[in-house]
Amino acid sequence: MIDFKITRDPQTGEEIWAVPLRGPLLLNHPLFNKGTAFPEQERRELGLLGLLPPHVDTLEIQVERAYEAFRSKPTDLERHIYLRALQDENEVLFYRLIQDYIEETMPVVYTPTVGEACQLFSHIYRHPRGLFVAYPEREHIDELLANTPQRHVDVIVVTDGERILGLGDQGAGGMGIPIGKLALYTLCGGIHPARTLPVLLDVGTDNPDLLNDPLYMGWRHPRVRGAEYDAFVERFVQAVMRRYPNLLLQWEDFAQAHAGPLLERYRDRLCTFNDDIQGTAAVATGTVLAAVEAVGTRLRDQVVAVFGAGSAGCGIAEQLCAAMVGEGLSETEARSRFFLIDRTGLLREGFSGLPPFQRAFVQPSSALASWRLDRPDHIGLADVVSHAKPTILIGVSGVAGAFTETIVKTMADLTPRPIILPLSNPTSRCEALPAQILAWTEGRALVATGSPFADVVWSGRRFPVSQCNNSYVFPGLGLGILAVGARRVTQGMFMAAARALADTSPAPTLPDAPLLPPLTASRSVSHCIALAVAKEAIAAGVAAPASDTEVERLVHERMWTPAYARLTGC
Ligand SMILES: NC(=O)C1=CN([C@@H]2O[C@H](COP(=O)(O)OP(=O)(O)OC[C@H]3O[C@@H](n4cnc5c(N)ncnc54)[C@H](O)[C@@H]3O)[C@@H](O)[C@H]2O)C=CC1
Ligand SMILES: CC(=O)C(=O)O
Ligand SMILES: [Mg+2]
Repeated sequence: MIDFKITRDPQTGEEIWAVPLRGPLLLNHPLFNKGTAFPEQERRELGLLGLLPPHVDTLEIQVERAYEAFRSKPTDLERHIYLRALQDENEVLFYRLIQDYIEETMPVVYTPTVGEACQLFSHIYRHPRGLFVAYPEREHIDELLANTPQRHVDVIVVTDGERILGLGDQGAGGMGIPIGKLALYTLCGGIHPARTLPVLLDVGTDNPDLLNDPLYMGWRHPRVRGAEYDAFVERFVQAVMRRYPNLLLQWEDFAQAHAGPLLERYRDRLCTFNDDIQGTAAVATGTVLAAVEAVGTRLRDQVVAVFGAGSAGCGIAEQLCAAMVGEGLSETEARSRFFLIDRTGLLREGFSGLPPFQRAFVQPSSALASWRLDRPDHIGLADVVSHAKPTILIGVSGVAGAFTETIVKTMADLTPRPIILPLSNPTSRCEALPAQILAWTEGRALVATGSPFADVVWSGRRFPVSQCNNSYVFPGLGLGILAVGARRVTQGMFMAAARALADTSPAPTLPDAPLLPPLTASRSVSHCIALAVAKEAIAAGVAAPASDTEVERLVHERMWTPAYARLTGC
């Protein structure tokens, strides 16, 4: 662990970091390294003379050079490898580059390319980043945490790699996801990169390809499950709480069997949330609120079909349902407007063995009595679309192509402005391509996707396609929580985040505008969400009281900007 002291120049206010490293060790530290931008004075004082070419670059020139190198790579995977290497070499330059070129770089740092990077993790591995907590080390988790380079950590994103995007079990390769998510915490939410820690809980893998791969770097063992798994996670959480009592812990890409139960177990014990359940629900709710306003209707009048009744699907349905109740429907009325379809078809009365989070959305038999069905034992999406006449269709199944031409055209025949959100990631798992949806609906659909897509041109009209991804929410949510030191993450914060996001949408005021602001606005969107979340935390009594002006100051001060600080020895 390397400790350094931050002071400010009393005249200019510039940050001065007193660092305990010199020479090659300093150049090898990604947080302190400025590469060719080390000024003359620092080169002299910190033992760098001769170790760098003599010319002193500005950060802007370094960005230009790095961008040239990024562009020269032949594939997105190569570009991902390049950016990861840059992140491990010089974090200020990495963040400034991805901030300046966010539309080009975010899909490479994050979905879709991060999916491929997880699948090939053991083949493209270059440099350590993050903490691997492997099951055989379960007695020593405190020691593992003490080995990390950071003394202070504000945010951990943790996965066990079992449900990486829609790609299934990636074992230790799942580490790519916490690394990518935390990069977005910094890029979009301004969380200081030195205060983030990606964690992979390595409980083995059931992916035979990984177990048979001689290069696989994870623990070669079938997944530990049941009581042993729970006890291991409990040890991890306790160790984290001992070392970082004020930390925000984000659960990411756990399989359905663990995602909900872990959230229930820990949500009242520390400041924690599950991004796939709650972050996704907030971004989907914000997007839907913007869409219904754009078409001049109310949320309470919608009928919602959700394809894939898992962590994300049920989380989204719960939050949309709560928002409908907020618009005056009773809970029973609101729930009757949701049709959730999973592998066994529509969730409905009479299904036995459903987990409680799905049971909350079963449709009563009476509601389906008039439906004419080819296979009454399996009510599929096509049946739901033609009988329930949904106005909103959301895909979180990981099943590519599930929104077929027939399904989308039927929906469009029954509703003038269908809202269609194929949210599965990465791109290869998307339920329908935006170009298909817009062609099948003759430009009437409002579309947003989980992974990024280029604008669609249909019949001479240009339709920008928003990325409805939890990355719009968690950076701002985290920023708001950290700014006011919230002790818990409440449901109210996700509603506040959703409404703040909807308020930033250009769609209600501009025809054919995207449902969400462009990625270039990510920092300002996160700022708006952070303010709303921080105020909600105070209102809910999980953060100390502060005036709105004070909250604005706290949020502003928390937002780190990639720029070099002045370095001195110590
Ligand atoms: N856009 C975004 O921000 C987010 C997108 N996602 C994506 O959503 C997908 C699902 O994620 P989770 O809900 O966490 O996974 P999950 O495994 O909890 O849920 C997926 C559900 O889809 C169901 N399913 C699979 N095949 C099906 C079929 N043929 N017909 C009907 N249902 C089927 C599964 O049984 C399961 O219940 C993933 O692709 C993930 O990348 C997840 C979180 C955020
Ligand atoms: C975006 C995200 O969290 C997922 O696809 O799992
Ligand atoms: Mg996820």
